[in-house]
Amino acid sequence: MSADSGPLYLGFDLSTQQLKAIVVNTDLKTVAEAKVDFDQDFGETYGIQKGVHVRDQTGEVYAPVALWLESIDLVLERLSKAMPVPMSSIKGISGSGQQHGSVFWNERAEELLRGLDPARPLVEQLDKALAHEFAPNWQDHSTQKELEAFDAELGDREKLAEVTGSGAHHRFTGLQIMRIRRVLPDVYANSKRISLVSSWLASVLMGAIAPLDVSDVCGMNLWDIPNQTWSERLLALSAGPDGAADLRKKLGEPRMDGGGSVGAISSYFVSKYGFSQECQVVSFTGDNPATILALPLRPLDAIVSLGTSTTFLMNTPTYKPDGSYHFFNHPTTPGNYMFMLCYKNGGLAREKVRDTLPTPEGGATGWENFNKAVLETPPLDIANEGDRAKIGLYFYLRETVPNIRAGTWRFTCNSDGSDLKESPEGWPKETDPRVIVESQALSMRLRSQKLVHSPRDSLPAQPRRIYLVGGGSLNPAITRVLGDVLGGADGVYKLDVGGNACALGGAYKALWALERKDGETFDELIGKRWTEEGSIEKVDVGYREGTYEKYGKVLGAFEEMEKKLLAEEEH
Ligand SMILES: Nc1ncnc2c1ncn2[C@@H]1O[C@H](COP(=O)(O)OP(=O)(O)O)[C@@H](O)[C@H]1O
Ligand SMILES: O=C(CO)[C@@H](O)[C@H](O)COP(=O)(O)O
Repeated sequence: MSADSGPLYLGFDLSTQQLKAIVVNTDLKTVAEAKVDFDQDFGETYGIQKGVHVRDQTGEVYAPVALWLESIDLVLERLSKAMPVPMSSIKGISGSGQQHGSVFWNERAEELLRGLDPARPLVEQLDKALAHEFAPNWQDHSTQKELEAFDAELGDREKLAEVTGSGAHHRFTGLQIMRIRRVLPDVYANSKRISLVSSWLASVLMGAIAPLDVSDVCGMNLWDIPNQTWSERLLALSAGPDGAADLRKKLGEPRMDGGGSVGAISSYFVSKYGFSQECQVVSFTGDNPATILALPLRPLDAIVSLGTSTTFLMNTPTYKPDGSYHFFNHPTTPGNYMFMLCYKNGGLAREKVRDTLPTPEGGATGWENFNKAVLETPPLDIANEGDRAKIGLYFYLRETVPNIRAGTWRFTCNSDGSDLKESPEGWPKETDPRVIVESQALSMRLRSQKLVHSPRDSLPAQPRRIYLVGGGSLNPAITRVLGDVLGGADGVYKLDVGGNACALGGAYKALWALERKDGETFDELIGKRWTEEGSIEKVDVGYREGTYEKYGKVLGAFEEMEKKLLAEEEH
């Protein structure tokens, strides 16, 4: 089928730094793409940096909702110019949003959404629909008090993880709502509805409040996963003893079927951009759940998303919650779960290390010196027998995995992991690039150990394939180190859409929702049409005998380093 015949599907991704859109045909081939970069396109207007405002005194991180409204109009204007065929060929839309963020709608929201006037931009109309002009961002860490209350509510952190799939995390929406109620009681009282970023974007596109999604709802510490219902106790904690029913109304009941239409597109977009009136909006999910929909992900395969955050994702039928990681409902497959590790100190922490080196002259990406340093440093910086291994933590923000304050720590140990010592005097700055990437990967390996087993023969336990997505996946030096540390018996692959995987997963979700036969699962439908050629590229062999084992020997020391720093937190 040519790119321009047959129905098309549009996927959005409203992430931290960008709003991206991608259109695919029924053969899963990309037909058009467009994006808005918040800093480049609107940085001056909104005074944001990397898509957000940061208030250091309180730990608040938040984004102006008006910026996103302007971005929706702009990305659609750009997309309509990039499309080889009329926008009316788009049959369905889905997509994703950065997880945990919330938008507070006021009592006029429903009426304003219903009556959008195509002659005026969205921002002029929907800024009046908000009870709060800002959306808390996932990097926010202003909720320590709420975090302690959530961890204690059901007994302890592990109990909370059993019920909600995660221990309490600063960014989780239940805690954020609880804090808004404490510090901005009027905002909470004036909020008629509360959306997650994903359902907020779906709401604007539908011209009506969209339900929360089956997977994204698990990022709130409010959803009882074993019973698939709101936890009344946790709602009451967030909303106050008499407020549970009211909060439940504000949030609404989530849509449990990830594959149905939630409504047709609003006439605003029909008149302004030429969408068909029949075009359906399918529930939007979180950006990480959408990422696992960007390809048919088999058990024992892992995805590492190298966006602003770094996330490690697996698709699993087993629910094994633990306070240090996350389980979410799978966005399309009932009974399956998404396992996730999420690090705040991902892309931006690597950028900070990169920026300590001289700016490369005439480099195409700006990462050339960083990459040279990574590749010229041997694993763990052990060049000769007897050299000590170097490991470290580079947190420019308070981290959650584990919950350690901002700072940089450099440690060394023997190559067998013994004799761990802090190295306050550090090492040459050219050594940091390899150590930061290795240490980020060691943390993922440490925490995903229980989910992997030997893929075949007598190979050590490790993922089968590792897929890389997000901006950092474009970097060959980072890719190499991830293969060294995490293995991957069948190799490390990069998705051709690179930074656009979540939007692509959204487009595939829309396609599946509107084309599936009765009972046909997402993996069945997408698996039949997906081809490796044109979708992924092998970028590293993955498992290297000898090297993988070297990193295995220092995993214990890595854990010990974290424990030492965690113990300091408690004093
Ligand atoms: N060539 C590169 N090498 C390493 N990192 C890169 C490269 N290109 C982009 N990045 C990183 O990708 C990040 C943005 O990734 P992206 O997936 O678009 O993020 P998000 O979805 O969070 O907005 C940037 O913060 C940057 O650190
Ligand atoms: O908080 C999380 C997941 O728990 C983040 O992964 C956000 O979902 C934002 O992702 P990016 O903007 O980095 O894509």
